[in-house]
Amino acid sequence: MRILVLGAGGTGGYFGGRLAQAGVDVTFLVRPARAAQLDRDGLQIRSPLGDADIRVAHVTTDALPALAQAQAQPFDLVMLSCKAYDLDSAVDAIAPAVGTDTAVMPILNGLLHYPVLDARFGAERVLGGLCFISAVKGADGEIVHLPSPPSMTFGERDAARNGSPRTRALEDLCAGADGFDATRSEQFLQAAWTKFSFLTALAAATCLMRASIGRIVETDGGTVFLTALHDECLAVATAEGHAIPPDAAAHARGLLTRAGSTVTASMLRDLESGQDVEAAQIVGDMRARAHAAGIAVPHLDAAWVHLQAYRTRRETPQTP
Ligand SMILES: NC(=O)C1=CN([C@@H]2O[C@H](COP(=O)(O)OP(=O)(O)OC[C@H]3O[C@@H](n4cnc5c(N)ncnc54)[C@H](OP(=O)(O)O)[C@@H]3O)[C@@H](O)[C@H]2O)C=CC1
Ligand SMILES: CC(C)(CO)C(=O)C(=O)O
Repeated sequence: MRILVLGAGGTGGYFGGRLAQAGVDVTFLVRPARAAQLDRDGLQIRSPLGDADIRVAHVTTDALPALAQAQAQPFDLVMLSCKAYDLDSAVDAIAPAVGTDTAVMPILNGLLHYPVLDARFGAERVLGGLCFISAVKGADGEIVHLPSPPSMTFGERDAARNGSPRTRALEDLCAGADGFDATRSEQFLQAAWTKFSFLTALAAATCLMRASIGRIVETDGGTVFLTALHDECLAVATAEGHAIPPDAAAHARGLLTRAGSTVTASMLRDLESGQDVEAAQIVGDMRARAHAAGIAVPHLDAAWVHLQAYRTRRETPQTP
């Protein structure tokens, strides 16, 4: 299986790098500045599960069309690991690599990228994908994996295709790689909603309070706030036909209300470093779905207002 990974940032760099480390045929699709870093230093992973310094194949977006035309064997899988606000440029960038039998697998947070990918490449080419990890690209391009168990879940979105050769092939490749767990799911949409409901509550809470779960829990009213926020997300999942199973909901609730937890969403890390945030695709989307279903979500409403204000202040910093 030949894999093209768009983005060598926190997630693409980690999961793509671990696959490359295991000898899988991985090429990174990157922009020129990242290509120069990879030429100079290789792909560096700094992780409690083991560091890695890997010479990886890479191609720039400008050079991809020529490479795709010249290659004897097309890419079998394109893994998309950009931020949601870069989706349009990423879709244009990968298009030359997507042939008749190429699968496209996003590992972005949220759900709104699926209709975009389906419209561009055809739903039958688009696999479901998601990941759990805490990882950032450091100042020198190194991928820093912060303590947290990394995992990737993928699967066909149309259950009639479950067990497809492409998902089985990816499962086999992941099984041979160290540094993350992988699950081939036969209920991918449910897995996606389980993550989306957890992540939205986590991102809304930690961004609104600018604090980790443990810091919020130790306040007067913190656990009540976190519980209410999570309940709002669970109600939306139910309204969307993807009620979160009780054991998964209880697991998420435990993580969201654990005393002393240092967990934050990657959105808070982005916000605190002054970057753009995937607010519309996570908190905004969950809130919009709630309003469409007639569900009152006052905590999500507050988080959504907060994140919009952050974004407008970031765009026009001269105005308070
Ligand atoms: N980081 C984390 O801990 C987690 C992140 N996620 C989700 O994973 C997704 C990716 O996040 P993350 O990996 O952190 O993001 P990063 O910003 O670390 O990496 C994204 C990479 O995509 C590249 N990119 C964007 N557009 C293009 C383009 N048109 N052509 C080529 N390269 C492009 C960027 O390149 P450049 O460097 O040139 O800008 C960047 O290196 C997000 O949806 C996020 O929410 C999910 C779980 C955990
Ligand atoms: C669920 C979590 C916290 C870890 O993968 C995440 O997706 C994020 O931080 O964006």
